[in-house]
Amino acid sequence: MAPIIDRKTIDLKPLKDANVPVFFIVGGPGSGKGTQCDKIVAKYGLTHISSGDLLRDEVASGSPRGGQLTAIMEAGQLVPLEVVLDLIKEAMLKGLQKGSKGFLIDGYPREVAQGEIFEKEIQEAKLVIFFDVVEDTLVKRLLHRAETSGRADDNLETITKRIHTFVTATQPVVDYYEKKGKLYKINAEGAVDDIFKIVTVALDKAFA
Ligand SMILES: Nc1ncnc2c1ncn2[C@@H]1O[C@H](COP(=O)(O)OP(=O)(O)O)[C@@H](O)[C@H]1O
Ligand SMILES: Nc1ncnc2c1ncn2[C@H]1C[C@H](O)[C@@H](COP(=O)(O)OP(=O)(O)O)O1
Ligand SMILES: [Mg+2]
Repeated sequence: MAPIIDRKTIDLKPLKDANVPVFFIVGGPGSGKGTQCDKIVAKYGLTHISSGDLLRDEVASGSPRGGQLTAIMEAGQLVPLEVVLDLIKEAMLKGLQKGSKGFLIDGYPREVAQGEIFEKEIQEAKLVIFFDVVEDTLVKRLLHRAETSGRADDNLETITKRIHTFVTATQPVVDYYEKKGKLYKINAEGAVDDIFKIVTVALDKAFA
């Protein structure tokens, strides 16, 4: 079997030189990260990079690595950090070539080590936006999304595992950035547009 970690040398100089703002978007599965990112893109023109979408594209490509990723994602676990980071670097470089003014990194970091390596190898995040939603709401939203998403991980068994992964691996990310004074925590139980209003307060301040 081909190794899952097949690292390429990626020249990050253009990214470092551009030094455009990076926002990490975190929250449990179903917390509304993708929904809010779409609205942010429409209003602020930032480039949306979803780690989950990048991984699903890799799976859809039919590569040997994609096959290994499917098994990990269907088990609700995190894929190896290097795989995600390389995909994100490539997507950021592509975005920059298209004139990106900044990046929304959605679904990353999902563990503290991911945040540390990103900030060491690429650049520091300007702000970390955290969508806070209780587990019951996450499950309800994801079961609803399952009706149309076609996602292999939108089923009750995998949802339960993903929430467990969030609590054990990603909640420490939230605490880590809170201690650094970089966290913007939003209660994301309400209506999409009401949540977005709060998002705009954070982003307007970041760009002021
Ligand atoms: N504020 C909200 N209220 C109700 N449903 C929402 C809200 N935000 C998102 N959803 C729905 O919940 C599901 C998960 O949202 P999504 O944006 O895909 O979350 P994530 O990317 O964090 O997993 C989707 O079906 C979406 O339409
Ligand atoms: N940063 C990351 N590190 C490791 N695995 C990741 C990852 N981002 C996504 N994955 C894997 C594990 C996730 O359960 C799966 C789906 O991610 P996602 O699309 O971001 O989910 P959601 O938007 O529902 O929160 O992909
Ligand atoms: Mg998403």
